[in-house]
Amino acid sequence: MNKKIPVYLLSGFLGSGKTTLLKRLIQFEKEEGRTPAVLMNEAGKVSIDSEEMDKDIPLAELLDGCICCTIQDKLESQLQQLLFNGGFDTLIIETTGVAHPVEVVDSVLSPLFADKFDFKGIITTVDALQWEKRDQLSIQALQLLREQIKFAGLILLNKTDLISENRIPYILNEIQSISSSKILLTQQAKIDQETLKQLTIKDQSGASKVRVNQELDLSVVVYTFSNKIDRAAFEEWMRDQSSYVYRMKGFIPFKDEYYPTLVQYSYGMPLFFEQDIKMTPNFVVIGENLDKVQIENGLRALEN
Ligand SMILES: Nc1nc2c(ncn2[C@@H]2O[C@H](COP(=O)(O)OP(=O)(O)OP(=O)(O)O)[C@@H](O)[C@H]2O)c(=O)[nH]1
Repeated sequence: MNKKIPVYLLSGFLGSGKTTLLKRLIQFEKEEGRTPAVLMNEAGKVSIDSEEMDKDIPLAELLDGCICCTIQDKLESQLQQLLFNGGFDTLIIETTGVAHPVEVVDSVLSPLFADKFDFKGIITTVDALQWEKRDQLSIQALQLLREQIKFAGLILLNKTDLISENRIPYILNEIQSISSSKILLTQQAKIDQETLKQLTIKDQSGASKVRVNQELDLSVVVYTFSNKIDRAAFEEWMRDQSSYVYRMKGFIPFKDEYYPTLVQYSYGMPLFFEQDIKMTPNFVVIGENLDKVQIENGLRALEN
């Protein structure tokens, strides 16, 4: 009989560290001589994270939507396709930061895959700084954040470098009131393989099924730059964005750089990473109640 393929599901709000964790899990798998496959989806038509992935791992992507609602059928067919192509020992699914993890679990546990997949559980990353500022989120976004914690079999309280140490016991208390699962304090989603083995599966009943674009009025703007832009003007534009912009990421063609620079922004914190290969200059902005036209015009103005 064929051995079932272990499946890990990575959940967590926008920008909380899922991709950072994904890269670690891929590393673990490789160290054990196993080949991981990755299924990623992004709330936008272009994928920024997958461009950063190694080219030698099987990768399936679901773009333009969220695994949890609009394209659940597509998720099942992607899973079937991955199985058909084969060549991997473990599957890691990274959901979008606005996916309800339980809905994704439903697909993985579908009878279609009962003899193929061994579901290991959900790992949720929580951005410690965002948790502290969670009163700035809409009620729906906050509910989703809580559910991502509630159904996790392992919780990483990540980005602890961004908060004061004496706040940690309070935050742990707050999270423990939502979930009894193990909570790890992490920076850059640093965990070890042993901890991963403690991952458990939580009872999935009672999920509220907050759905993107139904209760959560989330919008995504994807912009492709045609010209190089001034870095200072771009930084100023970023600072001017409303607090309802949760996440921005993409490759920005700055005038002072040869190749587009990777920009990662979550909750008021921009980070810049110079690249040594040319990436397509796509930029994704995710938030609630965004004025898409204004954002596009603002970005276009930077090109002139
Ligand atoms: N300061 C700090 N930054 C971190 C930490 N972990 C991750 N980051 C950074 O936070 C940003 C977002 O991390 P990602 O791993 O891309 O987050 P994500 O959850 O995959 O984001 P989405 O896919 O947009 O939902 C990146 O720039 C990371 O380098 C941490 O512990 N501390």
